[in-house]
Amino acid sequence: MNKSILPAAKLQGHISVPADKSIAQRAALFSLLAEGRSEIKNFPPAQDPQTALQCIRLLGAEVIQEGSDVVITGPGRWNMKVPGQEIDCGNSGTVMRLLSGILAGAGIPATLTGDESLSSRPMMRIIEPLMQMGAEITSSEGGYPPLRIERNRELASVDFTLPVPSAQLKSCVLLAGLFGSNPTTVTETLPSRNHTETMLQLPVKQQGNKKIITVSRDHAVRPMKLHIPGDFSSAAFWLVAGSVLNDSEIRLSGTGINPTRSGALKVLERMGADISVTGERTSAGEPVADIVVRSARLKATSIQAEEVPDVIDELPVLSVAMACADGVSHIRGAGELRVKESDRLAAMEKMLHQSGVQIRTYEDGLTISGKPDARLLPGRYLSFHDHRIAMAAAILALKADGVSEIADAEAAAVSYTEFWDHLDILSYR
Ligand SMILES: O=C(O)C1=C[C@@H](OP(=O)(O)O)[C@@H](O)[C@H](O)C1
Ligand SMILES: C=C(OP(=O)(O)O)C(=O)O
Repeated sequence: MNKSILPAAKLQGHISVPADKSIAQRAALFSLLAEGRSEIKNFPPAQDPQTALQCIRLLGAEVIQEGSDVVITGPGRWNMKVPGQEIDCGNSGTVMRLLSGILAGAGIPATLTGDESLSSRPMMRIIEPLMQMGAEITSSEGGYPPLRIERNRELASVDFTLPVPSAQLKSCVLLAGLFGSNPTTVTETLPSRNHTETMLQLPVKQQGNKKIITVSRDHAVRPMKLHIPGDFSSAAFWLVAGSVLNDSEIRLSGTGINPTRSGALKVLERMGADISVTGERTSAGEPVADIVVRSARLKATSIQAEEVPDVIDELPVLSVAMACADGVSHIRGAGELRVKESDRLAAMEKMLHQSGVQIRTYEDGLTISGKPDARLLPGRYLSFHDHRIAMAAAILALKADGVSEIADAEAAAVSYTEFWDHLDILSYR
């Protein structure tokens, strides 16, 4: 689907962003592990979370979905069934990496496949620690999907220090460790999103700058009752759009603001954004708030490696903010963006270049010379079938002085089914 985007004079209105994809996928997978009835409210219709539901069905979970209410009856960690077919993880790195940990831990033979994008994402990072624990896994040459997990005996425990700050890798090893008799520990020095340890209520120890999480088969996984908060990563598109368009004010209710996820708030505040966060509360262990963003004149900033895990999925849209900010901005230490649903550094370079913004790419980042006072050139943008790139292009297109086109715009539905409707609701021309 090609989408034409007209420039906007301003953005105004009130929306609730869709429920958090990371939490929804975990809610599905952890309900599979918990024996009995889990009740999940506000489960999102987006493609990745729906993929997670499909996958757990194949492993013996009963899933009843009525609108956004989902009831999952899990077989429990020791009673999952061997799937009668390949498990298609679609576009979701999270599902493939977390499910691999579960299947290897349980010793359930299965083949995990994915779409074209997922099939080119690196899996060696999970294969290595799982094999070190005793799992038998084969992949395409170089460690790419499909993954074949063989039946294996009980995995050994491992003390694993994350070589990359990846919540998917952390979660994969912890989930495999849930099946072992001896404790497995995962140590991280740069904090990545903590939904797995929070939702599974795993013991966490902080030692200086090291966080150590411990897990073993003795740790109970109980059925959950959960209302999934709004997805901060989806909110980030509006935080940037509301900042860079004049006369704008957008209210976002019920958005997750977990500090391991919401680094974009700090980055935008540093850039001079006018964002207020009110009504802070907790929903199922996750901090949630209402956010209001108003137009502001943004100034350039730098994002370095230490900050990258907190803003990892927001970097495409933050680079749009940088393109509209006064001065030269830098992103470094973000090489992980090259192995997401697309090579997001290359995609942003192409997009911003087309809009007339000066941009330089490095192996691990971008340097962007902002154009705060100029309308940008309209573009014919490729999404590279990547939801975050499609949506970042849409925000950029609002600032252009003509009509832009986005190819394969349907990719947005991987995380944000209502994105194009929300864009219409909020835009004034
Ligand atoms: O654990 C998760 O839910 C995620 C972790 C991050 O990936 P990495 O673990 O590869 O950094 C993030 O980019 C992805 O969107 C979701
Ligand atoms: C990288 C992402 O997701 P995943 O790794 O789960 O495909 C994302 O949603 O931006």
